[in-house]
Amino acid sequence: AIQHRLWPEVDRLVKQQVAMARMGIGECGTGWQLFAEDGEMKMYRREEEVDGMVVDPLKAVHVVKGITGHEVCDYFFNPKYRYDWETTLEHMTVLETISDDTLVFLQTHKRIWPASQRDVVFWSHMRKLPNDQDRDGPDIWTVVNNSTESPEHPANVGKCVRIYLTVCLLCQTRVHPPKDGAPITRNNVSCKITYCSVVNPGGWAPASVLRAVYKREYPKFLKRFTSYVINQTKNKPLMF
Ligand SMILES: O=S(=O)(CCO)c1ccc(-c2ccc(C3CCCC3)c([C@@H]3C[C@@H]3c3ccccn3)c2)cc1
Repeated sequence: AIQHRLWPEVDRLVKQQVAMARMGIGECGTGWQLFAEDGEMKMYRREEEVDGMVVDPLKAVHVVKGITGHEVCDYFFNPKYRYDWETTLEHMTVLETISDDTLVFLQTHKRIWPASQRDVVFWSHMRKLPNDQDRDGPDIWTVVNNSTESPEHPANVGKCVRIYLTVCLLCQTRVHPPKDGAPITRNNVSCKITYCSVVNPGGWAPASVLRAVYKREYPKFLKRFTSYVINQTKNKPLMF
């Protein structure tokens, strides 16, 4: 395949982020606190500050019945669905289509009082990975989003403070074949979703406000996104 200008960085980040996402919370170092739980969804964060700014890493694990990892990643990656599930999004533009699995986005997010409005420029890459633990199991799918520069959209020029993020959505499909050898339906599949994110707010914002925003928005985001995928796929054929 022809390599594009971001390929070396994309390949390095994907390998690094997938390795971390696959580690159990116990192996990810110390200091992870479970801060939200809802059924199968467990959300952990670590309290971390860089230059006095809250950058709390987040790791969420969720198991959702009836959808596959390919479907979850497709609805997360594809810009045409984003306004449907990303509630804090004010505006989104695809700045560059580098390849069919690598896009560069500019997003502005709704202002969260009293912090000033934020924007972000990031590349987004979707990839299928071989399931090296279970050779004949379904493939693993991932989307990695990582902040990048855009000469046409320099940081902190307009009203928005530029944030910096690294996000990894890792999806492992599980098939529970029916006893009687019947064809696989949505009742026989589930998806283990691991969502890791580190968001640097870019400019100062009160730690208490940011932590309250993270605590409120992340559980809402993951539940809303997964419900959206369940609804969009329920009458469609399975996509592995
Ligand atoms: O997974 S993605 O790549 C999906 C593509 O959209 C992504 C996720 C989250 C963000 C994001 C951007 C800004 C902010 C804050 C920071 C200071 C003021 C605004 C937040 C805070 C964490 C809270 C938040 C969490 C989840 C969803 C939305 N809001 C998050 C951006 C992209």
